[in-house]
Amino acid sequence: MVGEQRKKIIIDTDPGIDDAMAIFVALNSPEVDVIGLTTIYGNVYTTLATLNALHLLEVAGRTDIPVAEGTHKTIMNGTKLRIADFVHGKDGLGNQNFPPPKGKPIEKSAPEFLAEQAKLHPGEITVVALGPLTNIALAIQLDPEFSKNVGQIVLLGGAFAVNGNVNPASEANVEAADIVFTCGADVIAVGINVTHQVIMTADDRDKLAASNGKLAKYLCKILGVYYSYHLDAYEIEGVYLHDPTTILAAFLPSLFTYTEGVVRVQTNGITRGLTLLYNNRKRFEEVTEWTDKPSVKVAVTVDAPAVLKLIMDRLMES
Ligand SMILES: O=c1[nH]cnc2c1ncn2[C@@H]1O[C@H](CO)[C@@H](O)[C@H]1O
Repeated sequence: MVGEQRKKIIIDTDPGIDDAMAIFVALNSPEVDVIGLTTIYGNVYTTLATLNALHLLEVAGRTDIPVAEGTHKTIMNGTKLRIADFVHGKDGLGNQNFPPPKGKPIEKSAPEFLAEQAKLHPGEITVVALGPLTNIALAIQLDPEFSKNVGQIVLLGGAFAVNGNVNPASEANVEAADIVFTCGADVIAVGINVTHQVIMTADDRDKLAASNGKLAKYLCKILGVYYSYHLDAYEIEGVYLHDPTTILAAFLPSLFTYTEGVVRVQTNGITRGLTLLYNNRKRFEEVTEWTDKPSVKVAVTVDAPAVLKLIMDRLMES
């Protein structure tokens, strides 16, 4: 596939073991051209997310791709962050303590880079957001044209009609999500109701390890912590492929089915973080918080065997 036909994507990421897998899948997919990584706290603090993003690009031999560092604070300027190092290890990459990367992030911040690239290539950039959505919300606030300029935002976020993974209400990425869901851009949300269907088993990991794929072998080194966490928290002998599944939605959307509607996010109280889709089936008498807000697409089903096979194949070809 020649350069021009590839979809330009920017991955907003908090690497993260499944983030590493998603980045590698994207780098090995002829359908897309990864034009930048932006970093955010979530699985690790933002500073470490930036180091890990640079490290992963060095592992993949793609130091030509710029990394823009994101915010260190929540959208409400909070500094008390919830960091999921218990899922990914203290270093975010399976406690391997890799040497620090040689590369440096670019001068521009993540929201500046996102707004700049969307303006430079109107309608052409797909932002794939794999972590908390603060950088995307900041880009929306920084540039009122961003929602119009960006081609599509494909985000991993929400737990539509299933329990969250932070608590029964909330999935891990939805802080700042209300701003993104209601910004008017073309948004596709892939929630854990979908990503929990895509499971890489221990056998699949053995296949990766036995392959000649350089990146597949690297991932097998870091996956141990992620498997232990899933055994502990969910009692499954496999791992959920949240981020790699979401990456595929950005360029192979037909692997999923979708519904459409207005999504709002509860921002306080015991159900803080709850994502609620209004399916447009009833005209309410009252004006509600969903009235006159733009609709987004929400993934409902996934062809899980096909998604798993694609992820495996692309990693083993690496
Ligand atoms: O139990 C968890 N708590 C917090 N974050 C998690 C957990 N499991 C996975 N992730 C991370 O959050 C995103 C999916 O919600 C994924 O990016 C995953 O790396």
